[in-house]
Amino acid sequence: MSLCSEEKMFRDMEPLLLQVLRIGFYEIIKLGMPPYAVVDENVKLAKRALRPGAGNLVNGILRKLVSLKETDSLPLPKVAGDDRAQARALAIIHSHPVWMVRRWMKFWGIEESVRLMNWNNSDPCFGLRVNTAKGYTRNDLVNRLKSLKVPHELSTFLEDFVRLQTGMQTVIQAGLLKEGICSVQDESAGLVVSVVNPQPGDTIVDCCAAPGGKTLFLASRLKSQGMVLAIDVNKGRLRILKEASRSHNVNDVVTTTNADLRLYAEKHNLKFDKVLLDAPCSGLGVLSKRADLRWNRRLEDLEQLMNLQDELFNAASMLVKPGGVLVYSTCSIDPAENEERVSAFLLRHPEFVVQPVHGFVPPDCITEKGYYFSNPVKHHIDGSFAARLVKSSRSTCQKPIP
Ligand SMILES: C[S@@+](CC[C@H](N)C(=O)[O-])C[C@H]1O[C@@H](n2cnc3c(N)ncnc32)[C@H](O)[C@@H]1O
Repeated sequence: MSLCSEEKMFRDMEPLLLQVLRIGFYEIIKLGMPPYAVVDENVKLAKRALRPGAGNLVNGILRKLVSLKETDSLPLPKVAGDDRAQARALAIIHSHPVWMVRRWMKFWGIEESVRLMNWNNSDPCFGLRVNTAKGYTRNDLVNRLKSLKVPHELSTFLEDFVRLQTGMQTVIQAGLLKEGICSVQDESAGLVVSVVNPQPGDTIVDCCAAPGGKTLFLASRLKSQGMVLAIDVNKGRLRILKEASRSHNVNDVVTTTNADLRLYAEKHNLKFDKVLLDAPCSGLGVLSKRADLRWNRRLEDLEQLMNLQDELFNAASMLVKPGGVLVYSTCSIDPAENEERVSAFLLRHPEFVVQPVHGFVPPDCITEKGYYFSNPVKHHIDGSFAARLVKSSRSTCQKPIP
């Protein structure tokens, strides 16, 4: 027994009707809500949103679904056949695009890919970073969370962070973010800042800075000594960064510039101690927080992003002083945007060498080549990547930073 006589019926269905059915399916299959109440509600919804006939159709299809569930005969696809067929079945079962599943199966095999998809489909964890630049300590934040009865865990990776499984709405409503006590920041992003390892007195450029999560953390580590130049091509997002740097009390060390990094690096002969390029990427490491993203990304996007990443990498390298540090990072787990971009860069720029990130991040997050990599399945934080490169001190420096 299937759900309707013709498979193509769903393909041709008007979007609003399909949406009502999706809600009903989700409530019955995933949320396990009382089935006949769900049928009733969604029939009413279809009648009101569309017309009486639509209600009858919803009634028929959802009732069939309920009976298939009750007799344990839901038509789940079988994971069998060649790679493509297996990927197609897994993509349906775990609700991911086929191209992503195929890619992950190629890199990590079926079991790891399924674990990753389960992670992406689970409720997201959130990280909070206490704002030390405003004089708060993690204990202050923990005490506020306790008084709000928000369950939390101390981060074992970073001393300024706590992890929340639930309760974000309570934190927002209580005004902890507005008061500037803390920011929402995943530990994976915090660890990228640890790879940069900002020290008071450093001159730093954050090349793709907006909306500024990493800029603010970098700046707070400078303890009012040194500077962070935050560059971004997006004016609106940069404005958010500027306001946040004020409310987080780090505007004494943060300067913003609205520019395309490629043009900026060509035009300005400035050199910095540390350069962070947090490159625009597919975001494949943060799918648990961005439910829409998997459906908006296409395989073709990767090619375009890789070209942009290479161009920005070249531009960022021009801003590093001799002996200075260049950190390339993404919130992607895809090797093509990570290790492969670094290898290609090193071929173009022999004046840079990899400095393994031992001592900067926990040993568990360090790859064989000495890069930082957080794996959502293993570390229970977002997926991200960073490589720390050092420029030869014999490289010519045309103009020092003022
Ligand atoms: C991954 S996001 C950066 C996130 C940021 N580092 C943070 O921690 O909040 C990438 C940023 O790159 C910026 N960007 C894209 N192309 C750029 C370019 N050519 N020059 C400068 N910024 C660019 C985008 O506007 C976007 O804000």
